[in-house]
Amino acid sequence: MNSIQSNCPVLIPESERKPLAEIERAIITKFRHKIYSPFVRAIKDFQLIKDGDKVAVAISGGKDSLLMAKLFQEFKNHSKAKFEVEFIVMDPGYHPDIKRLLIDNLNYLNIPAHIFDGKIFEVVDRIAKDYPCYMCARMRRGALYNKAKEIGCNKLALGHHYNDVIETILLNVLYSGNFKTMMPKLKAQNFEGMELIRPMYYIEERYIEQFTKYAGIWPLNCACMVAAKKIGNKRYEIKELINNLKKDFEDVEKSIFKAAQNVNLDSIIGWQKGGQKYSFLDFYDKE
Ligand SMILES: Nc1ncnc2c1ncn2[C@@H]1O[C@H](COP(=O)(O)OP(=O)(O)OP(=O)(O)O)[C@@H](O)[C@H]1O
Repeated sequence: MNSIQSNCPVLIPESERKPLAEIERAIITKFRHKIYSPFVRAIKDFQLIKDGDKVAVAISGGKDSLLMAKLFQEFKNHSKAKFEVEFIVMDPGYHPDIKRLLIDNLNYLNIPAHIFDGKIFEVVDRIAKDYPCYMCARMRRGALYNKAKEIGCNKLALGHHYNDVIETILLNVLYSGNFKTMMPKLKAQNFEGMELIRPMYYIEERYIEQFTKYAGIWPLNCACMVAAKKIGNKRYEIKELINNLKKDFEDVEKSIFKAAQNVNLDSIIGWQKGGQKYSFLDFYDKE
Protein backbone atom coordinates (compact mmCIF):
# COMPACT_ATOMS: atom_id res chain seq x y z
CA MET A 1 0.00 0.00 0.00
CA ASN A 2 2.73 2.47 -0.78
CA SER A 3 2.65 3.40 -4.42
CA ILE A 4 0.42 5.49 -6.62
CA GLN A 5 -1.49 3.22 -8.90
CA SER A 6 -1.19 3.70 -12.61
CA ASN A 7 -3.88 1.62 -14.26
CA CYS A 8 -6.72 4.14 -14.22
CA PRO A 9 -7.83 6.16 -17.21
CA VAL A 10 -6.11 9.55 -17.09
CA LEU A 11 -7.66 12.79 -18.29
CA ILE A 12 -5.12 14.70 -20.32
CA PRO A 13 -5.77 18.46 -20.47
CA GLU A 14 -6.10 20.07 -23.91
CA SER A 15 -3.72 22.86 -22.98
CA GLU A 16 -2.10 24.73 -20.09
CA ARG A 17 -4.42 25.66 -17.22
CA LYS A 18 -6.71 28.46 -18.32
CA PRO A 19 -6.84 31.59 -16.12
CA LEU A 20 -9.32 31.17 -13.28
CA ALA A 21 -11.65 33.92 -14.55
CA GLU A 22 -11.87 32.15 -17.90
CA ILE A 23 -12.63 28.80 -16.25
CA GLU A 24 -15.37 30.37 -14.16
CA ARG A 25 -16.86 32.17 -17.13
CA ALA A 26 -16.86 28.99 -19.20
CA ILE A 27 -19.12 27.30 -16.65
CA ILE A 28 -21.91 29.77 -17.33
CA THR A 29 -21.23 30.36 -21.03
CA LYS A 30 -19.53 27.61 -23.08
CA PHE A 31 -20.73 24.86 -20.73
CA ARG A 32 -23.99 26.43 -19.66
CA HIS A 33 -26.30 23.97 -21.45
CA LYS A 34 -24.25 20.87 -20.79
CA ILE A 35 -23.25 21.53 -17.19
CA TYR A 36 -24.59 24.61 -15.40
CA SER A 37 -28.24 24.31 -16.46
CA PRO A 38 -28.58 20.59 -15.58
CA PHE A 39 -26.99 21.39 -12.19
CA VAL A 40 -29.57 24.08 -11.48
CA ARG A 41 -32.37 21.90 -12.87
CA ALA A 42 -31.53 19.03 -10.49
CA ILE A 43 -31.48 21.43 -7.54
CA LYS A 44 -34.95 22.67 -8.51
CA ASP A 45 -36.52 19.35 -9.63
CA PHE A 46 -35.47 17.50 -6.50
CA GLN A 47 -35.64 20.46 -4.10
CA LEU A 48 -32.07 19.91 -3.01
CA ILE A 49 -31.48 23.32 -1.45
CA LYS A 50 -33.77 25.37 0.75
CA ASP A 51 -33.29 28.82 2.23
CA GLY A 52 -31.24 28.61 5.41
CA ASP A 53 -29.36 25.48 4.36
CA LYS A 54 -25.65 25.14 5.01
CA VAL A 55 -24.16 22.71 2.51
CA ALA A 56 -20.88 20.84 2.94
CA VAL A 57 -19.55 20.22 -0.56
CA ALA A 58 -17.38 17.10 -0.44
CA ILE A 59 -14.33 17.24 -2.68
CA SER A 60 -12.14 14.23 -3.35
CA GLY A 61 -9.99 16.14 -5.81
CA GLY A 62 -11.33 14.17 -8.76
CA LYS A 63 -12.85 15.84 -11.81
CA ASP A 64 -16.47 15.51 -10.63
CA SER A 65 -16.19 17.05 -7.21
CA LEU A 66 -13.77 19.81 -8.30
CA LEU A 67 -16.33 20.89 -10.86
CA MET A 68 -19.13 20.55 -8.29
CA ALA A 69 -17.30 23.00 -6.02
CA LYS A 70 -17.05 25.56 -8.82
CA LEU A 71 -20.72 25.00 -9.70
CA PHE A 72 -21.74 25.76 -6.14
CA GLN A 73 -19.73 28.99 -6.20
CA GLU A 74 -21.37 30.05 -9.47
CA PHE A 75 -24.83 29.06 -8.28
CA LYS A 76 -24.37 31.03 -5.08
CA ASN A 77 -23.27 34.09 -7.06
CA HIS A 78 -26.09 33.91 -9.58
CA SER A 79 -29.13 32.58 -7.75
CA LYS A 80 -31.39 34.16 -5.21
CA ALA A 81 -31.33 31.12 -2.93
CA LYS A 82 -30.18 32.00 0.57
CA PHE A 83 -27.83 29.25 1.61
CA GLU A 84 -24.27 28.85 2.81
CA VAL A 85 -21.51 26.64 1.44
CA GLU A 86 -18.45 25.05 3.00
CA PHE A 87 -15.96 22.84 1.17
CA ILE A 88 -14.62 19.74 2.84
CA VAL A 89 -11.82 17.40 1.79
CA MET A 90 -11.00 14.22 3.65
CA ASP A 91 -7.45 12.99 3.20
CA PRO A 92 -7.86 9.22 3.45
CA GLY A 93 -4.08 8.77 3.39
CA TYR A 94 -3.20 10.01 -0.08
CA HIS A 95 0.33 9.64 -1.42
CA PRO A 96 2.20 12.93 -0.72
CA ASP A 97 2.45 13.72 -4.45
CA ILE A 98 -1.30 13.24 -4.84
CA LYS A 99 -1.99 15.47 -1.87
CA ARG A 100 0.26 18.19 -3.29
CA LEU A 101 -1.63 18.07 -6.59
CA LEU A 102 -4.95 18.24 -4.76
CA ILE A 103 -3.94 21.29 -2.72
CA ASP A 104 -2.47 22.99 -5.78
CA ASN A 105 -5.75 22.50 -7.67
CA LEU A 106 -7.81 23.83 -4.75
CA ASN A 107 -5.60 26.92 -4.48
CA TYR A 108 -5.59 27.53 -8.21
CA LEU A 109 -9.36 27.19 -8.45
CA ASN A 110 -9.90 29.40 -5.40
CA ILE A 111 -11.75 26.75 -3.42
CA PRO A 112 -11.16 27.39 0.29
CA ALA A 113 -11.53 23.93 1.79
CA HIS A 114 -11.40 22.36 5.23
CA ILE A 115 -8.88 19.54 4.73
CA PHE A 116 -8.88 16.88 7.42
CA ASP A 117 -7.23 13.48 7.96
CA GLY A 118 -9.34 10.36 7.75
CA LYS A 119 -6.57 7.69 7.85
CA ILE A 120 -9.03 5.46 6.08
CA PHE A 121 -6.64 3.71 3.69
CA GLU A 122 -4.48 2.56 6.58
CA VAL A 123 -7.43 1.15 8.56
CA VAL A 124 -9.10 -0.45 5.56
CA ASP A 125 -5.85 -2.04 4.43
CA ARG A 126 -5.45 -3.50 7.92
CA ILE A 127 -8.97 -4.72 8.71
CA ALA A 128 -10.71 -5.24 5.38
CA LYS A 129 -8.18 -6.47 2.85
CA ASP A 130 -10.73 -8.63 1.02
CA TYR A 131 -13.54 -6.10 0.75
CA PRO A 132 -11.77 -2.73 0.98
CA CYS A 133 -14.16 -0.76 -1.19
CA TYR A 134 -17.28 -1.46 0.80
CA MET A 135 -15.52 -0.60 4.06
CA CYS A 136 -13.80 2.44 2.59
CA ALA A 137 -17.07 3.86 1.23
CA ARG A 138 -18.81 3.39 4.58
CA MET A 139 -16.01 4.91 6.60
CA ARG A 140 -15.67 7.77 4.13
CA ARG A 141 -19.38 8.59 4.28
CA GLY A 142 -19.25 8.62 8.10
CA ALA A 143 -16.16 10.83 8.17
CA LEU A 144 -17.74 13.31 5.75
CA TYR A 145 -21.02 13.49 7.67
CA ASN A 146 -19.09 14.01 10.91
CA LYS A 147 -17.06 16.86 9.50
CA ALA A 148 -20.11 18.44 7.88
CA LYS A 149 -21.95 18.34 11.18
CA GLU A 150 -18.97 19.66 13.11
CA ILE A 151 -18.86 22.80 10.94
CA GLY A 152 -22.59 23.38 11.28
CA CYS A 153 -23.84 22.03 7.94
CA ASN A 154 -27.17 20.26 7.50
CA LYS A 155 -26.45 18.90 4.01
CA LEU A 156 -23.62 16.95 2.42
CA ALA A 157 -23.23 17.26 -1.36
CA LEU A 158 -21.55 14.44 -3.29
CA GLY A 159 -20.33 14.60 -6.90
CA HIS A 160 -22.13 11.60 -8.38
CA HIS A 161 -23.37 12.29 -11.90
CA TYR A 162 -25.81 10.99 -14.54
CA ASN A 163 -23.60 8.09 -15.63
CA ASP A 164 -22.97 7.03 -12.02
CA VAL A 165 -26.74 6.73 -11.66
CA ILE A 166 -27.11 4.62 -14.79
CA GLU A 167 -24.18 2.37 -13.90
CA THR A 168 -25.56 1.86 -10.40
CA ILE A 169 -28.93 0.76 -11.76
CA LEU A 170 -27.29 -1.75 -14.09
CA LEU A 171 -24.83 -2.98 -11.46
CA ASN A 172 -27.77 -3.72 -9.17
CA VAL A 173 -29.81 -5.48 -11.85
CA LEU A 174 -26.95 -7.52 -13.30
CA TYR A 175 -24.95 -8.39 -10.20
CA SER A 176 -27.31 -8.10 -7.23
CA GLY A 177 -30.65 -9.07 -8.74
CA ASN A 178 -32.49 -6.00 -7.53
CA PHE A 179 -33.70 -2.72 -8.95
CA LYS A 180 -32.30 0.23 -7.05
CA THR A 181 -31.17 3.60 -8.25
CA MET A 182 -28.91 6.17 -6.66
CA MET A 183 -31.20 8.77 -5.06
CA PRO A 184 -30.80 12.50 -5.74
CA LYS A 185 -31.23 13.09 -2.02
CA LEU A 186 -31.66 11.01 1.10
CA LYS A 187 -31.83 11.42 4.84
CA ALA A 188 -28.77 10.24 6.75
CA GLN A 189 -29.55 7.24 8.91
CA ASN A 190 -26.97 7.75 11.64
CA PHE A 191 -26.64 11.51 11.59
CA GLU A 192 -29.85 13.12 12.70
CA GLY A 193 -30.96 16.13 10.73
CA MET A 194 -28.37 15.57 7.99
CA GLU A 195 -29.24 15.02 4.35
CA LEU A 196 -27.14 13.83 1.44
CA ILE A 197 -27.68 15.60 -1.87
CA ARG A 198 -26.42 14.84 -5.40
CA PRO A 199 -26.79 18.01 -7.47
CA MET A 200 -24.81 16.61 -10.45
CA TYR A 201 -27.53 14.02 -11.03
CA TYR A 202 -28.34 15.24 -14.54
CA ILE A 203 -24.79 16.05 -15.68
CA GLU A 204 -23.24 13.65 -18.17
CA GLU A 205 -19.72 12.49 -17.42
CA ARG A 206 -18.48 13.21 -20.95
CA TYR A 207 -19.22 16.91 -20.41
CA ILE A 208 -17.39 16.91 -17.09
CA GLU A 209 -14.42 15.42 -18.93
CA GLN A 210 -14.71 18.02 -21.70
CA PHE A 211 -14.82 20.82 -19.15
CA THR A 212 -11.85 19.49 -17.19
CA LYS A 213 -9.72 19.12 -20.31
CA TYR A 214 -10.76 22.56 -21.51
CA ALA A 215 -9.85 24.11 -18.15
CA GLY A 216 -6.43 22.47 -18.35
CA ILE A 217 -6.75 20.86 -14.94
CA TRP A 218 -5.13 17.60 -13.88
CA PRO A 219 -7.65 16.13 -11.45
CA LEU A 220 -6.86 13.21 -9.16
CA ASN A 221 -7.91 9.95 -10.70
CA CYS A 222 -8.01 6.68 -8.83
CA ALA A 223 -6.02 7.98 -5.90
CA CYS A 224 -6.91 4.83 -3.98
CA MET A 225 -3.88 3.24 -2.31
CA VAL A 226 -5.54 0.01 -1.20
CA ALA A 227 -7.56 -1.85 -3.77
CA ALA A 228 -5.62 -0.78 -6.83
CA LYS A 229 -7.29 -1.76 -10.07
CA LYS A 230 -9.15 -4.63 -8.44
CA ILE A 231 -12.38 -2.89 -7.58
CA GLY A 232 -12.96 -0.30 -10.17
CA ASN A 233 -13.40 -3.27 -12.46
CA LYS A 234 -17.10 -3.98 -12.16
CA ARG A 235 -17.84 -0.34 -12.88
CA TYR A 236 -15.46 -0.33 -15.84
CA GLU A 237 -17.11 -3.49 -17.16
CA ILE A 238 -20.53 -1.85 -16.93
CA LYS A 239 -19.22 1.28 -18.65
CA GLU A 240 -17.94 -0.88 -21.48
CA LEU A 241 -21.20 -2.80 -21.68
CA ILE A 242 -23.17 0.45 -21.96
CA ASN A 243 -20.79 1.74 -24.63
CA ASN A 244 -21.35 -1.43 -26.63
CA LEU A 245 -25.13 -1.17 -26.24
CA LYS A 246 -24.97 2.43 -27.44
CA LYS A 247 -23.57 1.27 -30.77
CA ASP A 248 -26.96 -0.27 -31.59
CA PHE A 249 -29.23 1.93 -29.53
CA GLU A 250 -28.10 5.50 -29.03
CA ASP A 251 -30.65 6.35 -26.33
CA VAL A 252 -29.98 3.36 -24.13
CA GLU A 253 -28.60 5.50 -21.28
CA LYS A 254 -31.66 7.73 -21.28
CA SER A 255 -33.91 4.66 -21.10
CA ILE A 256 -32.04 3.13 -18.17
CA PHE A 257 -32.03 6.47 -16.33
CA LYS A 258 -35.75 6.98 -16.92
CA ALA A 259 -36.63 3.43 -15.91
CA ALA A 260 -36.17 4.44 -12.27
CA GLN A 261 -38.70 7.26 -12.73
CA ASN A 262 -41.32 5.08 -14.40
CA VAL A 263 -41.61 1.95 -12.29
CA ASN A 264 -45.05 0.43 -12.73
CA LEU A 265 -45.95 -1.34 -9.50
CA ASP A 266 -48.76 -3.21 -11.28
CA SER A 267 -46.10 -5.13 -13.13
CA ILE A 268 -43.71 -5.86 -10.30
CA ILE A 269 -43.56 -9.14 -8.35
CA GLY A 270 -42.04 -7.92 -5.13
CA TRP A 271 -40.67 -4.73 -3.57
CA GLN A 272 -39.42 -3.25 -0.32
CA LYS A 273 -40.54 -0.09 1.38
CA GLY A 274 -39.19 1.20 4.69
CA GLY A 275 -37.44 -2.10 5.35
CA GLN A 276 -40.68 -4.08 4.85
CA LYS A 277 -41.06 -6.63 2.04
CA TYR A 278 -44.19 -6.73 -0.13
CA SER A 279 -45.50 -9.11 -2.81
CA PHE A 280 -48.07 -8.41 -5.50
CA LEU A 281 -50.04 -11.27 -3.89
CA ASP A 282 -50.53 -9.14 -0.75
CA PHE A 283 -52.81 -6.97 -2.89
CA TYR A 284 -54.02 -9.41 -5.56
CA ASP A 285 -57.34 -10.48 -4.00
CA LYS A 286 -58.13 -7.01 -2.66
CA GLU A 287 -58.25 -5.43 -6.11
N1 LIG B 1 -11.70 11.93 0.18
C1 LIG B 1 -12.83 12.58 -0.05
N2 LIG B 1 -13.06 13.78 0.53
C2 LIG B 1 -14.22 14.45 0.30
N3 LIG B 1 -15.19 13.98 -0.48
C3 LIG B 1 -15.02 12.80 -1.08
C4 LIG B 1 -13.83 12.03 -0.91
N4 LIG B 1 -13.94 10.89 -1.63
C5 LIG B 1 -15.13 10.96 -2.24
N5 LIG B 1 -15.79 12.09 -1.92
C6 LIG B 1 -17.13 12.52 -2.38
O1 LIG B 1 -17.85 11.37 -2.80
C7 LIG B 1 -18.16 11.47 -4.20
C8 LIG B 1 -18.14 10.10 -4.84
O2 LIG B 1 -16.90 9.49 -4.61
P1 LIG B 1 -16.22 8.56 -5.70
O3 LIG B 1 -14.95 8.02 -5.15
O4 LIG B 1 -17.24 7.64 -6.22
O5 LIG B 1 -15.83 9.69 -6.71
P2 LIG B 1 -15.64 9.79 -8.24
O6 LIG B 1 -16.76 9.19 -9.01
O7 LIG B 1 -14.25 9.37 -8.58
O8 LIG B 1 -15.79 11.40 -8.28
P3 LIG B 1 -14.69 12.48 -8.14
O9 LIG B 1 -14.27 12.71 -9.56
O10 LIG B 1 -15.33 13.64 -7.50
O11 LIG B 1 -13.62 11.87 -7.28
C9 LIG B 1 -17.15 12.45 -4.76
O12 LIG B 1 -17.59 13.07 -5.94
C10 LIG B 1 -17.02 13.43 -3.61
O13 LIG B 1 -18.12 14.32 -3.57
